[in-house]
Amino acid sequence: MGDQATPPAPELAEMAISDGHSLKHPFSDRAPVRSIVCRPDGGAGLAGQRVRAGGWVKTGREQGKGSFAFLEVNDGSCPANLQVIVDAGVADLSTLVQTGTCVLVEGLLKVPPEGTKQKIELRVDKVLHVGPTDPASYPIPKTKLSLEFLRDHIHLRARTNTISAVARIRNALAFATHSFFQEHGFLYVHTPIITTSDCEGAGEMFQATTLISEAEKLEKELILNPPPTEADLEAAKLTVGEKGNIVSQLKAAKATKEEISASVADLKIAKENLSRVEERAKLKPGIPKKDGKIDYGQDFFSRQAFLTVSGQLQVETYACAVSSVYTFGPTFRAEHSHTSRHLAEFWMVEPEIAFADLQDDMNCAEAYVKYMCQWLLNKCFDDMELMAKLYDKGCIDRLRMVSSTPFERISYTEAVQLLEEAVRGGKEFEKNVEWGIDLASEHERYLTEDIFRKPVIVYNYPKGIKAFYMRLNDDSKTVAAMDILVPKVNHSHAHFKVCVPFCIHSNWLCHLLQVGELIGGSQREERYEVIKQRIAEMGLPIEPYEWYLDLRRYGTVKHCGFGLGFERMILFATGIDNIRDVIPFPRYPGRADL
Ligand SMILES: NC(=O)C[C@H](N)C(=O)O
Repeated sequence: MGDQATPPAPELAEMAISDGHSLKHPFSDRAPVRSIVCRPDGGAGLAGQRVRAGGWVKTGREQGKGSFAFLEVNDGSCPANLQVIVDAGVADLSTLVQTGTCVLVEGLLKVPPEGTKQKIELRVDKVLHVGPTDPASYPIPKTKLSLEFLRDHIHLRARTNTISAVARIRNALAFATHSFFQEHGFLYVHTPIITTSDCEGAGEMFQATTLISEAEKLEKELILNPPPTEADLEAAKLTVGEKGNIVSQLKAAKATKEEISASVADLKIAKENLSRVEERAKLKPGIPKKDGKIDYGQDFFSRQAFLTVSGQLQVETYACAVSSVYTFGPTFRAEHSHTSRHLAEFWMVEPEIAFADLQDDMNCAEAYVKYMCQWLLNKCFDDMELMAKLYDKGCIDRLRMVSSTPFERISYTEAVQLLEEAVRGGKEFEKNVEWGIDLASEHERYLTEDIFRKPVIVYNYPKGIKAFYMRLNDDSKTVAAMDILVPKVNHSHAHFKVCVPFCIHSNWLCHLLQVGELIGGSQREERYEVIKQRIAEMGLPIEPYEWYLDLRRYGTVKHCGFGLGFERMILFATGIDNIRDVIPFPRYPGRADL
């Protein structure tokens, strides 16, 4: 400012501090906020460095009678904000202080005055960009907003502390997933989204078939097979004329019957050709309509196709060739579930291991879940602290417990016996307990929360409640399937925000996490005759599974695998209640926009 000549621009700091966070973003000329404040010393050691930082204003206020503005700026690189001081004259302070405004600023890092929480702040002398926000209409003000409200502002909700923390946790869990399987020698296989196979045989598939309109069909046809020109039409007419003449001449010359009929046949062909040419000459691209509506024609895939419910069947083809594989992608279920645990589009991690049985499957699943919990403790501790503060006091302890405690393993039959004992002891369940039932959420909770108080793997389920591909056990009644159930209640850490002070029953003081089944898996039926029989028993058509049967016809091998519901893992880790809040763009009945 002022008349003096501007001094040469001071160099921006680029140093990589000992913890590896460089003050220079690799592909942008600003320092991520994380690289400034998320350091063991809170950034204090950076005092005197010149940096450029950008982000969105969380809170801002003018101070010292408008002589400077005080901003908390967040760029989503970490949960912490950067404290920014801008003097009047450097920029229009009234715009800067609005929540939601985007700023790119430059200045010197300084240690703030005694008594402030932050260990470092940025004193700005250059404002390079301001993206203003109208406070009257901005839907994400600084007041605490409910997650439900934010679901109606999906495009802006990543600006909140919670949703950006969830995004980082989700990212970390995805990275942990690849890291775990890659470290253990698994190959990542991309399985298809569009398929004709219903893996679960439950008929919950979304139709993926795109119908081609008559108009599109015509357009395509005209490109491949263009209509005849005027000259083609003339030529076809001439040919008919010529052939007609030849027939008349032959008749006049009293030619043999055979000669005449051969020429008549030629004339017929020429006439048919002419009428085809005339028909094609009439073809024009356009949208044929029936009763004012577009006339849709034939299926794109020439048979019904769907969005996949699981990559399992396809990934098995790779397991039966390259041994240890996993797929990780979106899956779809057209269930009309309005619960906080179901999504129409969710992500699944599905490993598949050849030469391995149910025990190996359980070992892999347990190791994987433990690995993810430890990963979050190591790499996302600050975000987990935020979750503990906002949603679930016990979430960090739960991660510690899961990563260090062996999971309980009980057979389905033992689980039913335990539940029956509980009923005899006076415990009431809404759904009757008897061998053969699908365990309900109340039963699963009782096992994980009241009896074992840790994750429980239940294995060897009755065949009648499980999918056709699961291996039939020697008892011919059960299949080699397993589910990992996780506790939803954290006994050691009551979550007081959701309780009423006068409730004394311990469960009232607990945070209820709606997670349930985190993993479902099985040893696969590798015996050709047995699986064929199972498909028939379950009333499934054999034809769509012929390729799957080939894996058993040619070089069959024992193998197993499981599926982990990725969003359920995030619910379990964070303590967030609703699955719609842990996926960036939730899809559920009535919701597919954005
Ligand atoms: N890969 C798996 O075992 C998961 C199983 N197909 C499911 O969708 O539940």
